[in-house]
Amino acid sequence: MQTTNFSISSNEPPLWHGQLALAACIFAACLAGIFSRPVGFLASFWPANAIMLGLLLRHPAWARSASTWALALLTYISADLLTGASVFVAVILNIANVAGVWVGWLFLHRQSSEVLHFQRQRSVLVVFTGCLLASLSCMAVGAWPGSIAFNLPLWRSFFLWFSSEFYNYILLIPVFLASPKGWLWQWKCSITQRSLANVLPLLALLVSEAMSLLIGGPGAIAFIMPAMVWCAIAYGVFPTTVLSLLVCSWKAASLFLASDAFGFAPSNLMESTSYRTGLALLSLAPLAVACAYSLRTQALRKLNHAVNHDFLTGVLARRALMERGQKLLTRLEEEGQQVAMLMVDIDHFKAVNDRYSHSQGDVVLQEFAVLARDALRPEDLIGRMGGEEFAIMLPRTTHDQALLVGQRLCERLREHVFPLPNQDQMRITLSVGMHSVSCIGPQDSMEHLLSKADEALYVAKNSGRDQVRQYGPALAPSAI
Ligand SMILES: Nc1nc2c(ncn2[C@@H]2O[C@H](COP(=O)(O)OP(=O)(O)OP(=O)(O)O)[C@@H](O)[C@H]2O)c(=O)[nH]1
Repeated sequence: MQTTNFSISSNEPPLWHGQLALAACIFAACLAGIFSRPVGFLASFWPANAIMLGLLLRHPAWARSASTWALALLTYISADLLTGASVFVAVILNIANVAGVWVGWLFLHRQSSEVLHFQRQRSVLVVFTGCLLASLSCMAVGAWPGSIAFNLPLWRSFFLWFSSEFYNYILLIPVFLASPKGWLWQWKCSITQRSLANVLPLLALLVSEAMSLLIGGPGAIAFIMPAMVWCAIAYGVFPTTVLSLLVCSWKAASLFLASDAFGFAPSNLMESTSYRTGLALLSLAPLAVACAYSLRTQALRKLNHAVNHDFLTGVLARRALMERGQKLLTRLEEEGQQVAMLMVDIDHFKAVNDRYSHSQGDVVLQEFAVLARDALRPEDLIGRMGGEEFAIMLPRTTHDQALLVGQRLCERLREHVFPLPNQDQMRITLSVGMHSVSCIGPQDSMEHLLSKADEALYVAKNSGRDQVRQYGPALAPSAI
């Protein structure tokens, strides 16, 4: 199995910087957990362990040093001691906290980066298993001393430890794992257009949450599910993890605030912990949908690219060039614009293959494609028609400009040196046929323009190669 590589940049700051940042985060999270717990009772909100595990997964180098673990344990203990806990409680319960993080780390850091980044179908199951193992370990170590410290029946202590840990891990770890590399403000949302359609899933989520508050009852916990699935499809993995965290925190907090009926007080312990565990488990469904949907979108994008592009040179494949070119042509005709078509053929290419090998011929084709794309504008279309023949469509281009482009291509290839084994060099030339249309009419289809450019190319070849010829009554030489 591969190990994770989530390091933020290649020139990471020194280890102690990271350790201090980790300790500060743990300390703040411990205080948040301690101050939100009922007096004399176990905290129901304890994000410190999940935050520690999440940070270690993003910075594996920190976790590889024993001093990081020791510092983390000391930080946990000092947070408890500073807020009045006994030494027994502070030491034993925090050993349980760190033990849970350690087991979660042991399991998760061995997974490949793709799995942890939600780039595999099994990602959600793997993350679920890691969170489960971490929660069970924390429970196994902490439940018994916890039952003594807080005077709880043992089985209740088990359930409370497990549910609290599991809830925090399952909601926070995906946020850490799915969050993009680098800083949050550098994150580029895949949704670029601000349209009502993009806001609708979020609106649906708000409406369904309002309905669940209004109608209530045991089924209300799942009212948000269709809207969450919609959000998962519309927004992708990272936003889904954040939304799940917000929605579940909101639901748990509203339960906590209405504590007279259903809070995390000892009297309602089982109901509230069961509710919280259910919430955590429900959050897995939208995450699984977001993960599967984004993988499907990526696969379709790759497939689309493979179908529309020539695998060797990366330029458009013939069919894609014909389709896109025809659409562009129709638009140019409506706008009353000009267009030019170049047919480009590498000279004596067969001799390159025969003399230097087929793979050297492939290199020539690839380098020509790079060279040609550099010489063109982004709006120009270039496609491989077959073998060593390429077609280039130049929208909104005059006759003279198109000739200049053809000549520029010839010059660049003529001057380009192709290195060969044994420190030899090879030079190659190009023949170009050009046809330009100043006023596009219904007869000017892609096939028509290409056949005219091809006729001009034929003349260029027969006139000695390494030149541009334009289509015209006399198929004139193209010197400008
Ligand atoms: N290396 C390589 N060769 C290819 C590829 N596709 C076609 N060819 C070869 O390209 C050569 C084209 O030869 P010809 O059509 O005779 O053209 P030419 O030798 O350039 O001659 P002129 O065009 O008249 O200058 C053939 O030998 C094909 O086998 C490819 O993807 N890679």
